[in-house]
Amino acid sequence: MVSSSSSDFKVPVINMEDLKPGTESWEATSHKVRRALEEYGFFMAVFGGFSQEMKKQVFDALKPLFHLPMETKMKNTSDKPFHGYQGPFTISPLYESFSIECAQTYHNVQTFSNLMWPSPGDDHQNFTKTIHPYARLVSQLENMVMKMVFESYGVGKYYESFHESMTSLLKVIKYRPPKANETNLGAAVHTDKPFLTILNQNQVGGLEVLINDAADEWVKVELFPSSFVVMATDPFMAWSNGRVRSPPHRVIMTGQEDRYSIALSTFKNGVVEIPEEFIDDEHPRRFKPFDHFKFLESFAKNPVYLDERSLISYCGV
Ligand SMILES: O=C(O)CCC(=O)C(=O)O
Ligand SMILES: [Fe+2]
Repeated sequence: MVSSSSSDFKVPVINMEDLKPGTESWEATSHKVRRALEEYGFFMAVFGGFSQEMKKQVFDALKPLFHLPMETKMKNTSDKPFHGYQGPFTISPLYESFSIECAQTYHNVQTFSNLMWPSPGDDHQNFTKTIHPYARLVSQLENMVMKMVFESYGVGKYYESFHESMTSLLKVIKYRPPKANETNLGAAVHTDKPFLTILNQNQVGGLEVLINDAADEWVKVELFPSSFVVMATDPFMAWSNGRVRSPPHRVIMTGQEDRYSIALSTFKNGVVEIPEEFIDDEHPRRFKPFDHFKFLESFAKNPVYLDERSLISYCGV
């Protein structure tokens, strides 16, 4: 049994509402975003348009999906690692997830729903009509965070071409409560392998982030209404030549209710390269350029380390 811990630390909260590129408030927020990602590797973004009602509809729409027979679930496949239906693993028996690529495109969500519910009914409709707008909204937030980070570092000129080569993955996740004598660890301690991850969770909670490596200090993430967790990853850390922190996190189940979460992540099609602006005598290069999906494949074949050591051993200098 892993005991859940908490500290007095307050997760940084950044208001991302009503900001227009080029304004003073945009610029001030960009610096806050960058500093939060450097210092903690994550923050809570308040982002309009995600009402409590929408949140309830989104999480309610997920439930019937996980009740489908295993043979239907298994139809959610992909040739990319960690995409497609994944679930219950020996080390995380409580975990199950489905993935939809580029869910901000209506057609992709509909194709997924058609696959899961070949004879459309309410479940099919509720899923498509809530998950698609959700993915669009979170993609807007993702776009904003990325643009802000590039600008705040003074490498805004690379943003458009970098972002154009990104692709997204929406993961909907369920954790069932543990049975007697079963682990309560929903997701083992890890750092993320996409480029950026934006998370939300239902009222059950359970996401914990390590905020102080030396002191083994964990913080429980409790989301405000209209807010999302924005989290940096190992590839993001590498791109910034080590400036951004990739925070270790885990999910701990308490109580007897199912937990649902949604993670929208991005990946780079092609090579992640450190901008030359990040490398100088004081900051020597820490990572060689690497192909994001090739790294993912290598990690999937040999996941010895769940933390940043996997990327360091893959392309660290
Ligand atoms: O369920 C969560 O809140 C976290 C999921 C997670 O860490 C992941 O998918 O990488
Ligand atoms: Fe994660």
